[in-house]
Amino acid sequence: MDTVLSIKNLSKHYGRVKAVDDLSLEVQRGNVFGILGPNGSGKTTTLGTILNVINQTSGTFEWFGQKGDQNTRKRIGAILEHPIFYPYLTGVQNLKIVCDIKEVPYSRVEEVLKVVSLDERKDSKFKTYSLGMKQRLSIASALLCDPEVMILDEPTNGLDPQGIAEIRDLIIEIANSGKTIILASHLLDEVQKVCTHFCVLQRGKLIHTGLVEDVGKGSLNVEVKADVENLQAVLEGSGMASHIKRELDKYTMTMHNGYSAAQVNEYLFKQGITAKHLVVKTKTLEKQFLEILAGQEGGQS
Ligand SMILES: Nc1ncnc2c1ncn2[C@@H]1O[C@H](COP(=O)(O)OP(=O)(O)OP(=O)(O)O)[C@@H](O)[C@H]1O
Repeated sequence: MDTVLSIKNLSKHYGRVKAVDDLSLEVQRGNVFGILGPNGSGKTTTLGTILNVINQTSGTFEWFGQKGDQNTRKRIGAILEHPIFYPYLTGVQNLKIVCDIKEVPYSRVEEVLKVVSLDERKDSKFKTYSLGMKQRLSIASALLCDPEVMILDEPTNGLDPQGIAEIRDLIIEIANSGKTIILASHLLDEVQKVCTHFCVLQRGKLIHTGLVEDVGKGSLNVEVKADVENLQAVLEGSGMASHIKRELDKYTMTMHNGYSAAQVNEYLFKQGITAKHLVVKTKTLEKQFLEILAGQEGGQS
């Protein structure tokens, strides 16, 4: 595997606040890696640290197997906040200024404007752009250096549904062109739609990391209702569930790997019980995320 970013035991404290708390994670080349967490969980601080904008309290990180410095920084395109563009200049003019700063040939401007689908509005003044177009111009600006890695902090914040869809499609397109993407978001849906890998931060701590496609696996829920008094005990006796939750007369079994709703039905039948409700629920990332956070709350008490 080709590790692009390796973070080891990274911490950033602001007085008593542990904005980032002993964080270790790796991002491989080609990943679209989502850093998911509620507001204040340390996403922006993590990104600021790995971009050398914020000094860490302790811990280390490496880009491309090297200590992060000016040379590695050139291989990374980042949008942390809305970059400042000149309102009375056009998209092209603004990007040419960025070319001057980054020492990139002007020929790149037309190329990146095409990628972000702003070529038709390239000669309009920045102040006439919609929020979505402004964000796409930011992405174009970050693409000028043809970076290997793109870092995006809450890229769809404040956009309308169409703008959100356009930015998400663009991120996927950029990922398909071979770039590694690291994206911070508090939106589960966004991570699920765009990312291949993700981690969850809570109060600066890493509480989960994995593949987005694995999220549903091993987390089959089966809802059961039956007219039996001791249904909880009966279901526990099956050994098929890792957890059983009761809400009124409905029992939700979180199934161990390999067990199905049909097996629950068969088991109940053998116990002389007819289920009057047996429904399969696959867990979404959202539910899993909320459970992870709920579990973490419990674990810390
Ligand atoms: N410069 C600072 N001084 C003091 N505390 C800070 C500073 N920057 C961040 N924090 C605190 O560190 C914690 C993590 O903040 P951070 O902005 O990294 O979280 P986040 O997950 O990006 O949240 P958001 O999505 O709201 O920006 C928060 O409690 C925040 O108040």
